[in-house]
Amino acid sequence: MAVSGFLKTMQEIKQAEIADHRRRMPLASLRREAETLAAPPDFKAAMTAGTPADIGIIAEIKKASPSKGDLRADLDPAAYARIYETAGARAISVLTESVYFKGGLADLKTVCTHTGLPVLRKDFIIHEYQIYEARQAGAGAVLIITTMLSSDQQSDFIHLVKELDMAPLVEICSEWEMDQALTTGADIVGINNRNLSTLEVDPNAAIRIAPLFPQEIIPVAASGFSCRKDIQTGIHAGIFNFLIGESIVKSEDPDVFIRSLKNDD
Ligand SMILES: O=P(O)(O)OC[C@@H](O)[C@@H](O)c1c[nH]c2ccccc12
Repeated sequence: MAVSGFLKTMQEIKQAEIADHRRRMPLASLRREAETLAAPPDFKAAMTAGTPADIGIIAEIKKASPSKGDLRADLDPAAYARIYETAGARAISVLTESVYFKGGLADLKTVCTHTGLPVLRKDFIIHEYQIYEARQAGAGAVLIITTMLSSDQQSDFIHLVKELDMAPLVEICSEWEMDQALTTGADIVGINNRNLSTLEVDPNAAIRIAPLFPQEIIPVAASGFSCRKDIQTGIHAGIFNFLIGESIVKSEDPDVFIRSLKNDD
């Protein structure tokens, strides 16, 4: 894959991190541990439950971002997980990338032990090792970024995620990545308004691309959603699930804010 810009940096960071993690726990041991654990909460069922009248919010634990710097660096993941669940989020996304997003696998584990909702491992997946790590931490879903992977790699990762009783959220950021997502076995497709190579936001990408997918694909819109009006635009385009980080984390009262995203009044 010809990754560039931010994704290239991220690829290098991840290669070093995986090598380090593998020295501490070899893949075979991690796999054995992951395979003894009970199946996690069902992320695909959660996304299937999204309807125009009852949208699904995947609320994100995001302490910082590469484009904005610190959002809420001291955020308490356990407390936020409980607030998100009480407010009616349908799933929780946890950044496990540490350099730019200030997240970690520890945050993922904490959230998984403090919620009954399915939890997404949000990271830059380039090796199967990271998929086993997600399962071992208790995740019910793993983000798979199309831009970073060849078709063969992507198809292997999607199949492994499903085999481990998790769901792949397959992310694309443009029309020309649709084919690769569809031919590699994606059934839940995240359309990211932010291009991860340039970090630029195209506020209309998700609503433009979602209607192009076949009916059986569940679209999830991601990035830049900050009010009920944005959500309504998505609903009109046939999107009933939204992944939202920054605006929730920055809000003064995430409980009230999530409720305001879900309802018209
Ligand atoms: O904070 P926002 O604008 O609501 O966006 C959330 C989510 O879409 C974003 O965190 C994201 C989408 N895809 C990613 C891939 C890697 C890291 C982060 C992301």
